Amino acid sequence: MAAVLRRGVKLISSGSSQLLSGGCKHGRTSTLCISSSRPSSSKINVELDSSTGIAVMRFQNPLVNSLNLDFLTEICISLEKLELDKSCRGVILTSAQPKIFSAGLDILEMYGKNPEHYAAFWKSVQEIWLKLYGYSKITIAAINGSSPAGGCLIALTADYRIMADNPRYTIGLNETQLGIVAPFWFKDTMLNTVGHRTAELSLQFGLMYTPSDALKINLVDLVVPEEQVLSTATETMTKFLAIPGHAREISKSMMRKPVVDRLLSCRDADIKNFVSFISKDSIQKSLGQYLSMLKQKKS
Ligand SMILES: CC/C=C\C/C=C\C/C=C\CCC/C=C/C(=O)SCCNC(=O)CCNC(=O)[C@H](O)C(C)(C)COP(=O)(O)OP(=O)(O)OC[C@H]1O[C@@H](n2cnc3c(N)ncnc32)[C@H](O)[C@@H]1OP(=O)(O)O
Repeated sequence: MAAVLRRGVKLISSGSSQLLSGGCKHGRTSTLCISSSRPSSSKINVELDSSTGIAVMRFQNPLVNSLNLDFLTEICISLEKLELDKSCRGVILTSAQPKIFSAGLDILEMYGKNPEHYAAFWKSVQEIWLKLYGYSKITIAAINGSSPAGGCLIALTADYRIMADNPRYTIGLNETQLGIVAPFWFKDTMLNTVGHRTAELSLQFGLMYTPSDALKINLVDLVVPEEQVLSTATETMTKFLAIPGHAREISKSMMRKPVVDRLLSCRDADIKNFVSFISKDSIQKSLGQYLSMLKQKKS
């Protein structure tokens, strides 16, 4: 899987992605870069600072980082590589797209397709959540834009969330606004973060929160000026890294394993449930209307 290209340069490739160690220089720091072998088509960019062990994973799936099958797969592969890489100690998740962290699941993956497609898509959504929520290394979400539904879920899987202080950005599980339902593991992730009553109201109304409101309910841990989101995430990561790794990791697992195990015990049933739910005429109609609303918003 890994090959040494020249001194200090390691290449790990899988699918369309490559991992180059020491192949990129950013300022004075030697970095690892994961990028596609066809850079123009790469949906993420990862830089690993070998001096600190901190990787920054930037989502760059135009226009709005919506989570389609390819994008989810690419994120998963990169996370797996970083998890196996002993020089990586923590991952900061952020966006390279302006104003958007992630628009959530790509609605087009859930609209007008066949059951096989829905099943494959949902499996990849499960996969990314299982990978991130059960991730052994430290993860911090540097939320530099709006983050509805699946985007919020990605942020919720992190050990710490830092959001840009811009009232135009919102975050939350807004599924009911689309006429769909956040599945139990989305719900559990939210509940474990904000508590039962807040999660109950939040899920039923499909509430989206401004950064200051998200901070009030502990949906995010910190709100900072936009230009400081990444530097604050790096500082916070350093604090996490100061804790003995095995103790932190076991504590994280202790908190999260029951929820992870719950999905693991019924993955196939959960996929069946999703396929049957999303294939319903009434649900397809709701999604169609929501998509039209998104288009009309522009005109
Ligand atoms: C018994 C049952 C029990 C349990 C249930 C069982 C199973 C579960 C079932 C279902 C669960 C599904 C869970 C779903 C999770 C999701 O994540 S759904 C997606 C939710 N996302 C949203 O609602 C976001 C919608 N988008 C926006 O609000 C805005 O676009 C934005 C704030 C992200 C960005 O705003 P702008 O910058 O103004 O950009 P535009 O609005 O112009 O968008 C640009 C372009 O992108 C398209 N788009 C936006 N979001 C999405 C998306 N999520 N998917 C696909 N496409 C998206 C938008 O239409 C524009 O397209 P064009 O007009 O340029 O073609």
